[in-house]
Amino acid sequence: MLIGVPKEIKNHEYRVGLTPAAVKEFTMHGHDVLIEDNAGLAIGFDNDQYISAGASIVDSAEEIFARAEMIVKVKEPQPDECKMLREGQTLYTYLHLAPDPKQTELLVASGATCIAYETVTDSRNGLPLLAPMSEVAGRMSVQAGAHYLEKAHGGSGTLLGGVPGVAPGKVLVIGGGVVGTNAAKMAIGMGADVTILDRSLPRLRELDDIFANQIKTVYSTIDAIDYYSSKADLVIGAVLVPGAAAPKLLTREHIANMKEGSVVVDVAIDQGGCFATSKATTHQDPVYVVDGVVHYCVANMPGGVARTSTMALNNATLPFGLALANKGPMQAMLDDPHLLNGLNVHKGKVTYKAVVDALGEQLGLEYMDAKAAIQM
Ligand SMILES: NC(=O)C1=CN([C@@H]2O[C@H](COP(=O)(O)OP(=O)(O)OC[C@H]3O[C@@H](n4cnc5c(N)ncnc54)[C@H](O)[C@@H]3O)[C@@H](O)[C@H]2O)C=CC1
Ligand SMILES: CC(=O)C(=O)O
Ligand SMILES: [Mg+2]
Repeated sequence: MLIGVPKEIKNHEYRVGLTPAAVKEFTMHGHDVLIEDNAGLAIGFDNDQYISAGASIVDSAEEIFARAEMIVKVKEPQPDECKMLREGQTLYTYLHLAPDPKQTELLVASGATCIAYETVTDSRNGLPLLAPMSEVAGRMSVQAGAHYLEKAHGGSGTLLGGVPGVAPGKVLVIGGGVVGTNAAKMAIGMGADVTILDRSLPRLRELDDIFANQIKTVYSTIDAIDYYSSKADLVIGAVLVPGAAAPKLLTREHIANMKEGSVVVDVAIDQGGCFATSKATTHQDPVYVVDGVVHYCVANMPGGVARTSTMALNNATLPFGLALANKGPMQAMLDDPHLLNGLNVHKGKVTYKAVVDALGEQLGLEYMDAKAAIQM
């Protein structure tokens, strides 16, 4: 198969779809790989390393999209990229369609086969291609929160760890999955006072087993959110209903009731955000203030530590990517229901139910079962 990797074009996005090590795996399996000129240079993967791994360097994204049978990326395709996709071509990347009607329309119009990393599943009810970036974003969320709690960055001037004689800052994590667990690890490491809310009791039990008395676990009710958000110095939004738009758990009133100079980090912003006042920001301009509360809502947080993130992402995407290339996308998806769960759009049909639930009425979309779609 001919695989193409364009340079990422989202704001301050330096990750790249394939590392040189991953390229070597593809070329050793007999595939050809095209890499856009300097696609990985910013994170220390130069053209020579890709050439040594067996890739060819190509001057433009246009040429990659025109020639490749499968496009491997990191972020959702930007409008100019969507317009270059075509029927018969496979796109393998993050999509996050439910909160993004424009991209959904463009992918439907393209006719391409679009597999979303974030909805591929595994046998333990996990999301194996989202997990590595959730680990990164969860760990970064506390780092970002601590930074913006500093006075000079708009915060209340609170040190999360406190010092002997002064109580630590209070961190509220809403959603105790991969992001939430990794946020908790960092916050505990800094010495903060950590509370995790989740609406899954089994998950709260697991968290209690992992962290014991280093955290408080609380069942996620409106009351709990009212109480803990009003006391918090830092709130981290880490909920997910797979593929769907995030539920708005903090209202405008919650934000107004928070302490002046507290910070909210809405990691779930890539699914539309779980705070009513959230709007996506960029690494270049990451924060804004509502009712005295600093909001950090960067939709591609792992892009900030692009080298670590690219390697972590490739560890997870490689086995599925190889299956897509070795067997051909349709056979690979027929053979593996977990990979099939990643299919969101195929030949103009939306094949992921939560996307149709979010956008069907607005865009006039009808849901089609993924297996039926690839067999049509
Ligand atoms: N902004 C960014 O750069 C990044 C964002 N993300 C996003 O972070 C979010 C979380 O991802 P993961 O931790 O991997 O998901 P996950 O599926 O591991 O965890 C989500 C947790 O939220 C809980 N939950 C769902 N509804 C809830 C509610 N109403 N109240 C309390 N808890 C609730 C679930 O029970 C689950 O434990 C996703 O939207 C993901 O796309 C992930 C990586 C990077
Ligand atoms: C998960 C995601 O969207 C990201 O890593 O940018
Ligand atoms: Mg206030």
